[in-house]
Amino acid sequence: MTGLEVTLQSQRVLNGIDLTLGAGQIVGLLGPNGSGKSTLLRCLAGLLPRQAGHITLNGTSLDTLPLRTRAKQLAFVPQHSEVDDDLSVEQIVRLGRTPHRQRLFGWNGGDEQAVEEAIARMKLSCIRKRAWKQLSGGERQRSQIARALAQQPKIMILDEPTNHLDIQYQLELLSLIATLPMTVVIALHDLNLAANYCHRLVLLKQGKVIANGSPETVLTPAMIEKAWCVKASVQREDDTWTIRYSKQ
Ligand SMILES: Nc1ncnc2c1ncn2[C@@H]1O[C@H](COP(=O)(O)OP(=O)(O)OP(=O)(O)O)[C@@H](O)[C@H]1O
Repeated sequence: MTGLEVTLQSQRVLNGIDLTLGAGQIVGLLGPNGSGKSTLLRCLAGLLPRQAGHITLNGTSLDTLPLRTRAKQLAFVPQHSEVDDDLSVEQIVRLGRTPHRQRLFGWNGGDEQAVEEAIARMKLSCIRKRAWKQLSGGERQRSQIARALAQQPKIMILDEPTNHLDIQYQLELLSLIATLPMTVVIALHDLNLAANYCHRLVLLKQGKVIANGSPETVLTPAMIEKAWCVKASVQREDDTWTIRYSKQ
């Protein structure tokens, strides 16, 4: 992604974004509210027009990729998903197979396996028949992540996927992501999760990248104060990061 610029309703929301995603890496996207994280992820998913800049996937421009090819490569889980209220969890997860299915061929064993694995991984078996309208916030989030897993993309784009998840599911999700054979770009507000699970962090402020690198180079007390105006201490012990904030 080079020279990305996005203006929404006359407001410049992203400015001069240059990013390269390393294959297989977990890249955490950080920044205060309104810094442009969701906008950047939606651009990367090809869902938002940009005023300038190029996004390429393995050397091919995102704009020239046929939609089906793009959908095989990229899965996006937005912050808020709109779903037909009557769809069941299982039906939502099955939607992830749409780009892989051929018009003349039915549902095959590979589709079934991908769906079953995704349901099992997100621990949805007990509620697989339940309708979207009957799900809690966390169950909805896990269903959408399972749909993205069933898609078996090369790049998974997750916009604050830990919203609504209790602490057990947050840790399980990040641990699961660490095992996935794909590139993951994930917007997070929890700096401890970001430091402990991401290979690389990109810090946005007012639509610009102000830091980009390993957790140790991005999550310094000085950088945390610059981005969020909060004083913090950062410790690393036995490969575990702990970030604590001072009371305001
Ligand atoms: N459709 C829109 N029209 C106009 N402005 C928008 C639109 N969508 C987002 N913005 C503005 O763009 C800026 C970036 O928004 P974005 O949602 O990308 O931030 P974010 O970093 O994801 O925030 P948060 O942490 O609160 O989710 C904000 O100032 C927001 O008000």
